[in-house]
Amino acid sequence: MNTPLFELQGVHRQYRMHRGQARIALHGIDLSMPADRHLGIIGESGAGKSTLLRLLLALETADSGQIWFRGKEIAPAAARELAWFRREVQHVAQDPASSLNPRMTVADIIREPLHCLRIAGNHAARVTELLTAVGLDSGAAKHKPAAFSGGQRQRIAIARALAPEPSVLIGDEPLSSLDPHTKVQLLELLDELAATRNLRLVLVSHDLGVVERLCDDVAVLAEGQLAEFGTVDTVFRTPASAASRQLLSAAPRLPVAGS
Ligand SMILES: Nc1ncnc2c1ncn2[C@@H]1O[C@H](COP(=O)(O)OP(=O)(O)OP(=O)(O)O)[C@@H](O)[C@H]1O
Repeated sequence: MNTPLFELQGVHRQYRMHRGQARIALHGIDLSMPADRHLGIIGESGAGKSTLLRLLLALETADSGQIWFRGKEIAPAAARELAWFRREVQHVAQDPASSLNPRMTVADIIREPLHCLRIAGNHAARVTELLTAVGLDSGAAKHKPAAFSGGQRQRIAIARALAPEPSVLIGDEPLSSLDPHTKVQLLELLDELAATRNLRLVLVSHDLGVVERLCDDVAVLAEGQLAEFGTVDTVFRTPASAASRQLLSAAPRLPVAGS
């Protein structure tokens, strides 16, 4: 059997609140994500989705349990020790207005991970190639984020994430700040990039249409636990958990291209 993309065993994460109280964000998560499939993560607000993504990105440590990426255990560590992982797994945040530094040019933004990860090569050529890949003119390189629309800024954020040639793109609601028309365009772009660059997507989305269109499997979180995991087809058509049924009945599916 193929080594899973991510594998989690007994992952527990809690946050300290005032007066020593603890808030449990994730409780005993066991999950094995097949290496060749795109994963959607859904759940009600507060279910633990963003916490799970921060753990998958090795930005936080689980209080107990273990996480492996392609068979290698990951945990936050010195930047140098995690450089291999940062090259492989990149992140696209929800809101490019806050994730892109307004003082940097687009070229510097896209080059930043190449510098941080000490990736050699012709960075200027790479910036041009990436801008073209995300549907922007190469002239965008010299401008700052304020010169662009929300959809264009999210394209810049995707170009930055692609710079180290990752094999996995992790997105926390990467399309939710966009209007419906732009959302469909970016959804198609992600679909195309995943296919042409052999990328696996791991996406948190409240929009089940996005998960239906882009993902093969879906993990349903409820109150910090894994309520259900299965193919999108099975979970969306015949949900086995109360949490899945509730999400599916509460969320009208947005019309998305190809669905
Ligand atoms: N840094 C933090 N400090 C304290 N509590 C936190 C922190 N991050 C998350 N939590 C709590 O952990 C639980 C899970 O939060 P998380 O943000 O992972 O949920 P979510 O499913 O992503 O929610 P949403 O859809 O609203 O973004 C919530 O009760 C939240 O209040």
